Amino acid sequence: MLVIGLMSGTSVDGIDAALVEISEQDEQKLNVKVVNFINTPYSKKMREKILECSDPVTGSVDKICRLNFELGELFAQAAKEAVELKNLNMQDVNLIGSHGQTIYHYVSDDFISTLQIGEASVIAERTQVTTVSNFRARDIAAGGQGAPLVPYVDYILFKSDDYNRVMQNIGGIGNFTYIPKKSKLEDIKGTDTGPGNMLIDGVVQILTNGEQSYDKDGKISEKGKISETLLADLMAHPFIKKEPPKTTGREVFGLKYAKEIINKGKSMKLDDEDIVATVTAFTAKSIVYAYLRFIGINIDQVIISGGGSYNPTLVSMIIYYAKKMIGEKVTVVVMEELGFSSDAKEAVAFAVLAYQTYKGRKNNVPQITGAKRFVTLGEVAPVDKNKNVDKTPF
Ligand SMILES: Nc1ncnc2c1ncn2[C@@H]1O[C@H](COP(=O)(O)OP(=O)(O)OP(=O)(O)O)[C@@H](O)[C@H]1O
Ligand SMILES: CC(=O)N[C@H]1[C@@H]2OC[C@@H](O2)[C@@H](O)[C@@H]1O[C@H](C)C(=O)O
Repeated sequence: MLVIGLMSGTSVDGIDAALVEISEQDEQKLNVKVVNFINTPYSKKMREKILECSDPVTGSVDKICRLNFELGELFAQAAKEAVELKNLNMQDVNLIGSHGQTIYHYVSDDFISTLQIGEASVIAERTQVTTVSNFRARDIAAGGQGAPLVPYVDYILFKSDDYNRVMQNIGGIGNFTYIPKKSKLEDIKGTDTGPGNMLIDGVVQILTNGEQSYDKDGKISEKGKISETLLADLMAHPFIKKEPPKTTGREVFGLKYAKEIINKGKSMKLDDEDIVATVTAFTAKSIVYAYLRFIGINIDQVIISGGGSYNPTLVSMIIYYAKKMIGEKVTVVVMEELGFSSDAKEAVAFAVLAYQTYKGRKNNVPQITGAKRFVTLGEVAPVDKNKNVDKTPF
């Protein structure tokens, strides 16, 4: 069955669309072949609009209301391009899974809510393909934090008989899935680890007055020297100390925190490169620290995906901390080394989650999100056509 996964992450850099062919042996043994993957960057104006709507000070109901429909159009466009560039027809596609754009993720001790926008009805109408969206809400309704959701897919795609694996995604936020060898779904662990690229992007953006939006190929951090004093201060952040289930986002590691770090760095007379290097080290160390605390040292392999895998300074710092804190035996590789695109993983994941929803299966991982039970995630914008839907439960 042909499924499209659509993802736009917390980095707000653009829309990822993956066209995948899914077949199955059983519920937990899926064969997933990536037919096409495209990334459509947001225009500068669209990125600004999304960031404006994500900030309680600058966002407003009218702007968010409009943006929900505008993003629906952009997601539909991305889905169409992923199909047309392969000379296929939208009619050949059975299903779309759309994560949407996270605008706000609110987690406090007494209330949890989250908002992903990009109207699924618009996607279904423009593409004439049944579209599953709003995956996180059901997990929250069942007592969870609605994230991370990719661990379910990591388990299905990357479980191994031979290795205790950590699947580490480094998008705007970092998050891992730990899959012990020969494990059951109930045995896996996972959590958000803290900042992924978000803080690096934030400090680079501020220090270059908006000329650069990220530390391309880690060139800035490569030149800097890590301040151990500032690093220790950053590692004392309350999110890093917290026990899982825990999730985070731009609300905690956004531009406001990046500005605070720069001010601290400047007061310590650090150069710009040193500040970027220290924030990169914070990202790497908080990731490995989460393994040590929440998994222990029984790890053979760490497989890195997401945009952070393209930052060699960040990856080499993760290797350094992993060897030091977990042990010399651990190998750290980037996803591409397994023949799988680092960029495509999350979009593929939402295609797989939508597929399982379409089959009426439960697809959250309660011990990771904190939900009280297994549930079927998502809401469906159905398309009334018989030509390509085999026994749809909707
Ligand atoms: N060549 C590169 N050098 C350094 N960093 C890079 C490079 N390419 C991508 N990145 C980083 O990756 C980020 C985008 O990552 P990705 O697309 O995985 O995030 P996302 O999907 O928005 O996040 P999330 O997983 O949090 O939802 C960019 O903002 C940038 O910081
Ligand atoms: C609320 C939200 O959008 N959370 C994202 C974010 O980006 C990474 C991390 O924080 C993860 O928890 C989640 O996304 C991935 C796709 C997930 O649910 O697994």
